[in-house]
Amino acid sequence: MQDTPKTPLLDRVNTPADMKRFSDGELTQLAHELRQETISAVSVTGGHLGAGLGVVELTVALHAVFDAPRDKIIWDVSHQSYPHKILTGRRDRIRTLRMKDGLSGFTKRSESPYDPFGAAHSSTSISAALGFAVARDLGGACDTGHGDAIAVIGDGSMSAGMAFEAMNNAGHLKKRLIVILNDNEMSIAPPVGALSNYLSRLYAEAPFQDLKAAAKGAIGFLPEPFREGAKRAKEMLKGMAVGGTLFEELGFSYVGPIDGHDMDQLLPVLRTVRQRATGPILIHVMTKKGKGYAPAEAADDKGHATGKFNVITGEQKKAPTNAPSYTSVFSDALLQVAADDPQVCAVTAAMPDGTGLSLFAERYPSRCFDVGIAEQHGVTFAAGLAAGGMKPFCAMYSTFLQRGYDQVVHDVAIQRLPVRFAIDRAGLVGADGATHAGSFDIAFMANLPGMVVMAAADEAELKHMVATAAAYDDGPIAFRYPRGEGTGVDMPERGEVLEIGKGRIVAEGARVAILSFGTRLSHSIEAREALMAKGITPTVADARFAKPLDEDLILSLARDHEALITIEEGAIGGFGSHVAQLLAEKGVFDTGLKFRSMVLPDIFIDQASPEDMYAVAKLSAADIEAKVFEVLNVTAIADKRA
Ligand SMILES: Cc1ncc(C[n+]2csc(CCOP(=O)(O)OP(=O)(O)O)c2C)c(N)n1
Ligand SMILES: CC(=O)[C@@H](O)[C@H](O)COP(=O)(O)O
Ligand SMILES: [Mg+2]
Repeated sequence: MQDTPKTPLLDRVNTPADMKRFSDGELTQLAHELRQETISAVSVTGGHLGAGLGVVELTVALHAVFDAPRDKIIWDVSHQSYPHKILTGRRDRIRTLRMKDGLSGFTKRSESPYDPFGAAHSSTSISAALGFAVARDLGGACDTGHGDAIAVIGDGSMSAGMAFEAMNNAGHLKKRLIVILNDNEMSIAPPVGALSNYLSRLYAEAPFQDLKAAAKGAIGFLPEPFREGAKRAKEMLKGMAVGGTLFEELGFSYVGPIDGHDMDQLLPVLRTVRQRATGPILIHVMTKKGKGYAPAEAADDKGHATGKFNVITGEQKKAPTNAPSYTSVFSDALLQVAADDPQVCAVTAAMPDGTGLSLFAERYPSRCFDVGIAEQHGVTFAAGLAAGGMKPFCAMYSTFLQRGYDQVVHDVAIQRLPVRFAIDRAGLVGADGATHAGSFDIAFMANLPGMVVMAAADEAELKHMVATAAAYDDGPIAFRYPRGEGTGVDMPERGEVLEIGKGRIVAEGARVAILSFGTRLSHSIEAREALMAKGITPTVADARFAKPLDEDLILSLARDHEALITIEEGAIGGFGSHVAQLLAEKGVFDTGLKFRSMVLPDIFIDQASPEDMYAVAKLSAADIEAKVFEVLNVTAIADKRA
């Protein structure tokens, strides 16, 4: 048990109203205590540490100056919102972060009136804040009233097209809107791209920016301590032609860069902006991810996400592993196919470590592309690579691929371009909850004409699927695999190229067949073993493909069994629906086959351990067993034998 920090000022704050009378000195002390409390809480829960530590002063300053929940503070991604949660009535539950029935790791409208907008995918905050600003001006009815709309967005998230779409619109509408660019020169990995270089230049050339701000009239936004210098600068600039920042060109006033850890800069700038802003304004704040906690500051990812840890040593508690992770198997398998084929290349959207592409980037730097948080571009870029004769693997989490869906349809599928989609984090992911669940990819990929869709049942199958995708040039192909470790099967030296559209029987049985698509196969086998002890021996098969379906396998299972059950870690409308469609078309139901399809329920499942989430989804081995009894209508026999 680790000591909780002493926090005398923080103890007096239940909501932001409690800090309104604090002096600036006390606010600085409050920030210090808030940082210690954040570290202490995350040491117990694990989670997103570095981003929150970087915005501690900004969080205190925003809540001191603005009047939430009337003023809407919208955190982009919202992985940095733990300090905000502590200040807004949730401190008593902060050590339940990301746990079942606990606080979400992200902002959530249903959790608090201080969370005006939910997030977890990036780059949505400016659009949402602009919506609030327009609703305010049009007299929209809002439970918490209407005040300022403030988007806090990181430099990584600013690289996404959506952020620029929002700024383009905001610059045109000219509504009072405050955007705070939290520039810590980090995404999850160091940020990439021209925008990142541009921001670094603004930062590196800070004195020049002061001159420019003065020249453009932004002097009115600068508080007294800065104003004198700026006035002198303005004098110096007379007669000089000075271009605006990118943000000014988009119609925003620009203030900054300022030191986001210095309350003596943050408070006066925010107060002045609050008093004076009339249209859209961007405040450029420089911060340090992981600030104030040495192990986070020293880490490569600046403490982006961490397991539970010892506060003194920074040592993280790691669960023992029994098998390689799916991500690492994908990574190794891709290296193998790339060694044989110089046209194999890879695309990630700001997730080089998460997708396992960092090793590929090290080995083949000229063939690996981190496009930044830009899934839409990443997909179309991969389409272009494919059209140009390369063999791109577009490695994305299922949940983030959602953002590039039109590009999957319009740029890849319609043109039948051989982009290989490596869909990681498919299925329920645990602590990140509903926003990160990979629930929909089977449905949204398998409904596209010409798309081949595979799911790996275990890590050896994943290796085969990477080899299959590398060898397949006739059109787009996707393979999905979950977060976490494999099942511990023996690994083949090399992946084998699978026959497209062919599944496999794993265990022969009678009366009922369980046809699994993906990693529920091991649970199906577990259920089979339990059922055998009760007198029922199901056939278990691994479909491997949701598209094209193995029609021969499915129809023979239907013919040879009284009942057929499909199972998948995906939402309704996926593999089971395609099987049902086939059976209906072939008239199989007309002759009395009993059919059930086990899919994720039609709800968004809150964060919990993956096992708990699958229990909610009723996709555990025990649920499969129960489904077999139900479909065979043999509960009485089961009860007698049990
Ligand atoms: C659309 C989307 N793609 C990828 C991610 C994964 N992701 C979460 S945080 C993050 C980095 C964000 O960087 P930045 O906005 O600079 O915030 P920081 O962590 O540096 O505070 C990424 C890539 C995401 N949440 N949403
Ligand atoms: C906030 C965010 O989107 C990422 O940090 C995400 O939480 C990473 O998930 P993994 O831990 O599965 O890589
Ligand atoms: Mg950043």
